[in-house]
Amino acid sequence: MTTDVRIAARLAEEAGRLLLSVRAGGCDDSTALGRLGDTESNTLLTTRLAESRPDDAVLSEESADDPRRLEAERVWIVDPLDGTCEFSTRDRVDWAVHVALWEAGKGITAAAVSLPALDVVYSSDTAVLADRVTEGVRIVVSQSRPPSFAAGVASALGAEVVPLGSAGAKAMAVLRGDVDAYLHAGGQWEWDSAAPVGVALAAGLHASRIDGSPLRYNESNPYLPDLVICRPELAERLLAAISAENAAE
Ligand SMILES: Nc1ncnc2c1ncn2[C@@H]1O[C@H](COP(=O)(O)O)[C@@H](OP(=O)(O)O)[C@H]1O
Ligand SMILES: [Mg+2]
Repeated sequence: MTTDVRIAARLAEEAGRLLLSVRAGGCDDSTALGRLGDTESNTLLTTRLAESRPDDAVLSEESADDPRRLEAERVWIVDPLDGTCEFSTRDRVDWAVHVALWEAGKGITAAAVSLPALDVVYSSDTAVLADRVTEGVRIVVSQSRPPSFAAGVASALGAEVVPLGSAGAKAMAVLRGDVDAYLHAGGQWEWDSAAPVGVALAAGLHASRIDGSPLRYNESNPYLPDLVICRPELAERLLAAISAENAAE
């Protein structure tokens, strides 16, 4: 395991533990609980990165965007709490911490996703694509904002649509073989997908924009509105079905 991956995994785990304690502390106001989780986890991640990688830039959902990252060779792209809504909902386990390293000319070179409520950390050096555990194709989508074409794509593939919170939780569900694909469109940011995509690609999954083009990170505008992560053998059929649905819409 490289030192960068080890740092990513350790920080994702440490922030996850902090979030579990914030959650256990209790708070009747779910919006305030989510905000506290976002802030505390972001402080931990940015402090630790400044200590262990002082020369690197950071792009975080919860920090002001520092334009110096556009000149940097190494940028950590972090989402301190992905699935804030689910984190704030009692007994939900579909929320995550994302830590990824982007390097100029290389893309995402180290990544970790922790699912603290499930006590698991996935990293780009150790993640392994599991065998499928279900019959038939299953496509996981956002519970609150599923793509408009999800039902049409599912119908074309004879697939089942499964709603779940958090981009990290959904991507790791594909890795675990619980589902076959994660489909998203209509809005998202680089921090939502950088670490999940880094882990997914390292494990041999397909990950791209919904038009099949590569996902690019550390762009001046970090808006990255759509993606598909799926088992490699499904990619061609899934991208063709998305394209057909979009043409028909
Ligand atoms: N239409 C949209 N516009 C912007 N962000 C979106 C979005 N749909 C989903 N996301 C973000 O993607 C992440 C996963 O969403 P979902 O659980 O709905 O699949 C969430 O990140 P955060 O929880 O970090 O804000 C959510 O805010
Ligand atoms: Mg997010």
